[in-house]
Amino acid sequence: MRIDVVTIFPGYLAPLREALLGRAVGTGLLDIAVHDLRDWTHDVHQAVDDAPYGGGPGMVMRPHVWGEALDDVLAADPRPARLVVPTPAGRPFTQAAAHAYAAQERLVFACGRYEGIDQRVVDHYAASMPVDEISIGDYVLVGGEVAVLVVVEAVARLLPGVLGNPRSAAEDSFSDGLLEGPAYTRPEVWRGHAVPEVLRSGNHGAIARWRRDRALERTAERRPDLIAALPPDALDEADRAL
Ligand SMILES: COc1ccc(Cn2ccc3ccc(-c4cc(N)[nH]n4)cc32)cc1
Repeated sequence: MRIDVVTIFPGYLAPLREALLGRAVGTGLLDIAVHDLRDWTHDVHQAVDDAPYGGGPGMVMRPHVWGEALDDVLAADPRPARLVVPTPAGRPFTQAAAHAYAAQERLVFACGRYEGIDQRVVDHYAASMPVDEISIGDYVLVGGEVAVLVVVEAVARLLPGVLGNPRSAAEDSFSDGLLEGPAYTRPEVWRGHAVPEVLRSGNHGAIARWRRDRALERTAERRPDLIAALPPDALDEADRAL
């Protein structure tokens, strides 16, 4: 998969070169290119923003710089691409979206700043390619770069060969619609807190049941919306007895 990121703060994307993602890039599983939007400005001030039409606070990113940048970035590789634009007003980015993105040959991320990017940029490219305006949560960031780090990590870990243990991605939180239950490792007792007995019993049936019960309890307590969204046949008799 090829990933391009266009931003006025390329340094914000440095973490993509670290650890798991850095290794994925190094081994050729992932090809990441970060581009400085100001490389496509022509004025001495390298201006990328201007006052909003209709008034209002802050500044809006000008369409012509983005158009020149995205035209060049898209033309640099023949693979079909999806343009992803983080915004507080976007559709929620979910694990399902991460799986859909992991199947893409190429993702191009447009990182806005200020009050966002002139809407005509999204409208223009949406006429010729898939464009997603996405939100990573109901809180307001200062720009799109952190959202891109979140999305790229969530997507890259799903790519074959990126995670050391492929079972992890298959058994994620949300993979069965529930939150992950509690996890434990050595020592058996830590500051007076013991590991639940069942996990040391060797009884795999009881362990699976205990883990499912804890996941159901945690989900019902913290994310009742996920319980309500489960398909009718998702909960068996034992689940309902909980
Ligand atoms: C109109 O209200 C605002 C509009 C933009 C901004 C700052 N900003 C500029 C570009 C950009 C891209 C993504 C995000 C973002 C995404 C999520 N989930 N939260 N915040 C924020 C962004 C603040 C407020």
